[in-house]
Amino acid sequence: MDTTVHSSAPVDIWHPDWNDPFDPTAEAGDEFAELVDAVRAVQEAFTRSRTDPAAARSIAEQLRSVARSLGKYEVGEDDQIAGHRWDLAGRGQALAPPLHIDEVTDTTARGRVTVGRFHAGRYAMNGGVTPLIFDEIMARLANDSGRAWARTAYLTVNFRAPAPLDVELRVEAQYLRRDGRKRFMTGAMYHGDVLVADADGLWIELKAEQTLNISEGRKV
Ligand SMILES: CCCCCCCC(=O)SCCNC(=O)CCNC(=O)[C@H](O)C(C)(C)COP(=O)(O)OP(=O)(O)OC[C@H]1O[C@@H](n2cnc3c(N)ncnc32)[C@H](O)[C@@H]1OP(=O)(O)O
Repeated sequence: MDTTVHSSAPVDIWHPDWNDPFDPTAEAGDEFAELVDAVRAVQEAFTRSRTDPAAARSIAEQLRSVARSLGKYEVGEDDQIAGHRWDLAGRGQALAPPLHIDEVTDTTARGRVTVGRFHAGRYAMNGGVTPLIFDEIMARLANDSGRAWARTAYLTVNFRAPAPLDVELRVEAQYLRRDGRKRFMTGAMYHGDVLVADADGLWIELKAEQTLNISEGRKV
Protein backbone atom coordinates (compact mmCIF):
# COMPACT_ATOMS: atom_id res chain seq x y z
CA MET A 1 0.00 0.00 0.00
CA ASP A 2 1.21 3.48 -0.82
CA THR A 3 1.37 5.19 2.56
CA THR A 4 2.68 8.53 1.32
CA VAL A 5 0.61 11.55 2.28
CA HIS A 6 0.88 13.29 -1.05
CA SER A 7 1.61 16.98 -1.31
CA SER A 8 0.35 18.75 -4.38
CA ALA A 9 2.28 21.47 -6.14
CA PRO A 10 3.27 24.34 -3.88
CA VAL A 11 0.95 27.27 -4.35
CA ASP A 12 2.13 29.71 -1.76
CA ILE A 13 5.30 31.77 -1.52
CA TRP A 14 7.52 32.85 1.30
CA HIS A 15 6.33 36.13 2.72
CA PRO A 16 9.05 38.68 3.51
CA ASP A 17 6.97 40.13 6.37
CA TRP A 18 7.43 37.01 8.44
CA ASN A 19 10.68 38.04 10.14
CA ASP A 20 12.53 35.03 8.86
CA PRO A 21 16.25 35.68 8.80
CA PHE A 22 16.68 34.08 5.40
CA ASP A 23 14.53 33.15 2.45
CA PRO A 24 14.15 29.43 3.10
CA THR A 25 12.80 28.77 -0.38
CA ALA A 26 16.21 29.69 -1.72
CA GLU A 27 17.78 26.84 0.22
CA ALA A 28 17.45 23.10 -0.11
CA GLY A 29 14.68 23.57 -2.73
CA ASP A 30 12.85 20.50 -3.91
CA GLU A 31 15.19 18.20 -2.03
CA PHE A 32 13.90 19.54 1.30
CA ALA A 33 10.32 19.07 0.09
CA GLU A 34 11.19 15.45 -0.66
CA LEU A 35 12.66 15.06 2.82
CA VAL A 36 9.48 16.37 4.46
CA ASP A 37 7.37 14.02 2.34
CA ALA A 38 9.62 11.15 3.40
CA VAL A 39 9.24 12.05 7.10
CA ARG A 40 5.48 12.22 6.68
CA ALA A 41 5.52 8.86 4.89
CA VAL A 42 7.35 7.31 7.86
CA GLN A 43 4.78 8.75 10.28
CA GLU A 44 1.88 7.36 8.26
CA ALA A 45 3.47 3.96 7.60
CA PHE A 46 4.37 3.59 11.29
CA THR A 47 0.79 4.34 12.32
CA ARG A 48 -0.62 1.84 9.84
CA SER A 49 1.78 -0.96 10.80
CA ARG A 50 1.57 -3.96 13.08
CA THR A 51 5.19 -5.04 13.40
CA ASP A 52 6.48 -8.24 14.93
CA PRO A 53 9.17 -7.84 17.64
CA ALA A 54 12.10 -8.50 15.31
CA ALA A 55 10.85 -5.99 12.75
CA ALA A 56 10.17 -3.41 15.46
CA ARG A 57 13.75 -3.77 16.81
CA SER A 58 15.32 -3.61 13.37
CA ILE A 59 13.28 -0.65 12.15
CA ALA A 60 13.88 1.22 15.42
CA GLU A 61 17.62 0.90 14.87
CA GLN A 62 17.30 2.12 11.28
CA LEU A 63 15.31 5.14 12.44
CA ARG A 64 17.87 5.94 15.16
CA SER A 65 20.49 5.86 12.44
CA VAL A 66 18.42 8.34 10.41
CA ALA A 67 18.10 10.58 13.48
CA ARG A 68 21.88 10.50 13.92
CA SER A 69 22.36 11.47 10.26
CA LEU A 70 19.98 14.42 10.62
CA GLY A 71 21.62 15.37 13.92
CA LYS A 72 24.80 16.22 12.02
CA TYR A 73 22.88 19.08 10.39
CA GLU A 74 21.35 20.52 13.57
CA VAL A 75 21.11 24.35 13.67
CA GLY A 76 19.37 26.93 15.86
CA GLU A 77 15.63 27.45 15.53
CA ASP A 78 15.96 30.59 13.39
CA ASP A 79 18.14 28.72 10.92
CA GLN A 80 16.17 25.48 10.57
CA ILE A 81 14.13 25.02 7.43
CA ALA A 82 11.18 23.07 8.89
CA GLY A 83 8.37 25.47 9.73
CA HIS A 84 9.89 28.25 7.60
CA ARG A 85 9.00 26.96 4.13
CA TRP A 86 5.92 29.02 3.38
CA ASP A 87 5.65 27.42 -0.04
CA LEU A 88 5.17 23.91 1.40
CA ALA A 89 2.16 22.25 2.97
CA GLY A 90 2.26 22.76 6.74
CA ARG A 91 5.30 25.05 6.25
CA GLY A 92 7.40 21.91 5.96
CA GLN A 93 6.88 21.15 9.63
CA ALA A 94 6.17 17.46 10.14
CA LEU A 95 3.96 18.01 13.20
CA ALA A 96 1.56 20.18 11.25
CA PRO A 97 -0.97 18.43 9.04
CA PRO A 98 -0.09 19.11 5.38
CA LEU A 99 -2.30 22.15 4.91
CA HIS A 100 -1.96 23.74 1.49
CA ILE A 101 -2.82 27.41 1.66
CA ASP A 102 -4.14 28.34 -1.77
CA GLU A 103 -5.06 31.97 -1.26
CA VAL A 104 -4.60 34.72 1.30
CA THR A 105 -6.23 38.12 0.86
CA ASP A 106 -6.42 41.00 3.36
CA THR A 107 -9.45 39.43 5.02
CA THR A 108 -9.73 35.80 3.92
CA ALA A 109 -7.64 32.68 3.52
CA ARG A 110 -8.51 29.33 2.05
CA GLY A 111 -6.71 26.04 1.87
CA ARG A 112 -7.13 22.29 1.79
CA VAL A 113 -5.82 19.42 3.80
CA THR A 114 -5.90 15.63 3.65
CA VAL A 115 -4.92 13.66 6.72
CA GLY A 116 -4.26 9.94 7.12
CA ARG A 117 -4.21 7.68 10.14
CA PHE A 118 -1.20 9.47 11.66
CA HIS A 119 -3.53 12.37 12.46
CA ALA A 120 -6.51 10.15 13.34
CA GLY A 121 -8.40 9.75 16.55
CA ARG A 122 -10.55 6.75 15.74
CA TYR A 123 -11.75 6.51 12.14
CA ALA A 124 -11.77 10.30 11.90
CA MET A 125 -9.46 13.26 12.43
CA ASN A 126 -8.15 13.57 15.98
CA GLY A 127 -9.94 16.33 17.88
CA GLY A 128 -6.58 17.87 18.79
CA VAL A 129 -5.52 18.07 15.15
CA THR A 130 -8.46 20.17 14.00
CA PRO A 131 -7.35 23.17 16.15
CA LEU A 132 -3.81 22.77 14.78
CA ILE A 133 -5.18 23.27 11.28
CA PHE A 134 -7.31 26.24 12.30
CA ASP A 135 -4.41 27.79 14.21
CA GLU A 136 -2.21 27.48 11.15
CA ILE A 137 -4.55 29.13 8.67
CA MET A 138 -6.06 31.69 11.05
CA ALA A 139 -2.63 32.72 12.35
CA ARG A 140 -1.41 33.01 8.80
CA LEU A 141 -4.26 35.39 7.97
CA ALA A 142 -3.99 37.29 11.25
CA ASN A 143 -0.33 37.98 10.53
CA ASP A 144 -0.52 38.62 6.79
CA SER A 145 -0.82 41.82 4.74
CA GLY A 146 1.95 43.62 6.59
CA ARG A 147 0.28 43.35 9.98
CA ALA A 148 2.53 43.33 13.04
CA TRP A 149 3.27 39.98 14.64
CA ALA A 150 0.37 38.58 16.75
CA ARG A 151 -0.04 35.44 18.80
CA THR A 152 -3.09 33.28 19.45
CA ALA A 153 -4.84 34.28 22.70
CA TYR A 154 -7.75 31.87 22.34
CA LEU A 155 -9.05 29.46 19.76
CA THR A 156 -12.48 27.89 20.24
CA VAL A 157 -13.36 24.95 18.01
CA ASN A 158 -16.80 23.43 17.50
CA PHE A 159 -16.78 19.89 16.12
CA ARG A 160 -19.89 19.66 13.92
CA ALA A 161 -19.32 16.29 12.21
CA PRO A 162 -16.52 13.67 12.15
CA ALA A 163 -13.81 14.81 9.73
CA PRO A 164 -13.01 11.86 7.45
CA LEU A 165 -9.51 10.57 6.72
CA ASP A 166 -7.85 10.29 3.32
CA VAL A 167 -10.12 12.81 1.61
CA GLU A 168 -9.55 16.47 0.92
CA LEU A 169 -11.12 18.92 3.35
CA ARG A 170 -11.55 22.61 2.60
CA VAL A 171 -10.46 25.10 5.23
CA GLU A 172 -11.37 28.78 5.30
CA ALA A 173 -10.51 31.66 7.57
CA GLN A 174 -11.92 35.14 7.84
CA TYR A 175 -10.53 38.27 9.46
CA LEU A 176 -13.57 39.77 11.16
CA ARG A 177 -12.37 42.93 12.83
CA ARG A 178 -9.66 44.68 14.75
CA ASP A 179 -10.05 46.34 18.15
CA GLY A 180 -6.80 47.96 19.28
CA ARG A 181 -4.23 45.15 19.48
CA LYS A 182 -6.95 42.48 19.16
CA ARG A 183 -7.70 40.72 15.87
CA PHE A 184 -10.85 38.62 15.75
CA MET A 185 -10.91 35.68 13.35
CA THR A 186 -13.22 32.84 12.35
CA GLY A 187 -12.55 29.56 10.58
CA ALA A 188 -14.53 26.76 8.97
CA MET A 189 -13.68 23.29 7.69
CA TYR A 190 -15.77 21.41 5.12
CA HIS A 191 -15.95 17.93 3.63
CA GLY A 192 -17.80 18.66 0.40
CA ASP A 193 -20.80 20.68 1.54
CA VAL A 194 -20.71 19.31 5.07
CA LEU A 195 -19.41 21.63 7.77
CA VAL A 196 -17.16 19.42 9.93
CA ALA A 197 -15.85 22.13 12.27
CA ASP A 198 -15.81 25.86 12.82
CA ALA A 199 -13.73 28.09 15.02
CA ASP A 200 -13.38 31.53 16.39
CA GLY A 201 -10.20 32.97 17.72
CA LEU A 202 -8.44 36.03 19.03
CA TRP A 203 -4.95 37.08 17.98
CA ILE A 204 -3.22 39.82 19.95
CA GLU A 205 -0.56 42.06 18.48
CA LEU A 206 2.61 41.73 20.49
CA LYS A 207 4.20 44.61 22.34
CA ALA A 208 7.90 45.15 21.67
CA GLU A 209 8.92 43.40 24.87
CA GLN A 210 6.81 40.37 23.89
CA THR A 211 8.63 39.77 20.62
CA LEU A 212 11.47 37.92 22.23
CA ASN A 213 12.51 34.42 21.39
CA ILE A 214 11.62 33.14 24.85
CA SER A 215 14.00 30.21 24.57
CA GLU A 216 17.05 32.27 23.71
CA GLY A 217 16.12 35.81 24.87
CA ARG A 218 16.61 37.31 21.41
CA LYS A 219 14.32 39.46 19.25
CA VAL A 220 12.22 37.55 16.75
C1 LIG B 1 1.21 31.07 10.51
C2 LIG B 1 2.39 30.49 11.04
C3 LIG B 1 2.83 30.95 12.35
C4 LIG B 1 2.32 30.03 13.36
C5 LIG B 1 1.94 30.81 14.56
C6 LIG B 1 0.89 30.06 15.27
C7 LIG B 1 0.24 31.00 16.24
C8 LIG B 1 0.39 30.41 17.58
O1 LIG B 1 0.07 29.28 17.77
S1 LIG B 1 1.06 31.40 18.81
C9 LIG B 1 1.29 30.22 20.13
C10 LIG B 1 0.13 30.15 21.08
N1 LIG B 1 -0.12 31.40 21.74
C11 LIG B 1 0.71 31.84 22.71
O2 LIG B 1 1.71 31.25 23.08
C12 LIG B 1 0.30 33.14 23.33
C13 LIG B 1 0.54 33.11 24.85
N2 LIG B 1 -0.08 34.29 25.44
C14 LIG B 1 0.55 35.46 25.42
O3 LIG B 1 1.70 35.57 25.00
C15 LIG B 1 -0.21 36.65 25.94
O4 LIG B 1 -1.30 36.21 26.72
C16 LIG B 1 -0.75 37.53 24.78
C17 LIG B 1 0.42 38.16 24.02
C18 LIG B 1 -1.63 36.73 23.79
C19 LIG B 1 -1.62 38.64 25.34
O5 LIG B 1 -0.97 39.16 26.49
P1 LIG B 1 -0.97 40.74 26.80
O6 LIG B 1 -0.28 41.46 25.72
O7 LIG B 1 -0.42 40.91 28.17
O8 LIG B 1 -2.51 41.02 26.73
P2 LIG B 1 -3.30 42.06 27.61
O9 LIG B 1 -2.64 43.41 27.49
O10 LIG B 1 -3.58 41.51 28.96
O11 LIG B 1 -4.67 42.04 26.80
C20 LIG B 1 -4.87 42.78 25.62
C21 LIG B 1 -6.35 42.67 25.33
O12 LIG B 1 -6.64 41.33 24.94
C22 LIG B 1 -7.60 40.74 25.84
N3 LIG B 1 -7.20 39.34 26.04
C23 LIG B 1 -5.97 38.85 26.30
N4 LIG B 1 -6.03 37.50 26.38
C24 LIG B 1 -7.29 37.15 26.16
C25 LIG B 1 -7.96 35.91 26.10
N5 LIG B 1 -7.34 34.74 26.25
N6 LIG B 1 -9.28 35.93 25.88
C26 LIG B 1 -9.96 37.08 25.67
N7 LIG B 1 -9.37 38.29 25.70
C27 LIG B 1 -8.06 38.32 25.94
C28 LIG B 1 -7.49 41.55 27.12
O13 LIG B 1 -8.69 41.50 27.85
C29 LIG B 1 -7.22 42.94 26.56
O14 LIG B 1 -8.44 43.46 26.07
P3 LIG B 1 -8.73 45.07 26.16
O15 LIG B 1 -7.65 45.75 25.36
O16 LIG B 1 -10.10 45.22 25.59
O17 LIG B 1 -8.65 45.42 27.63
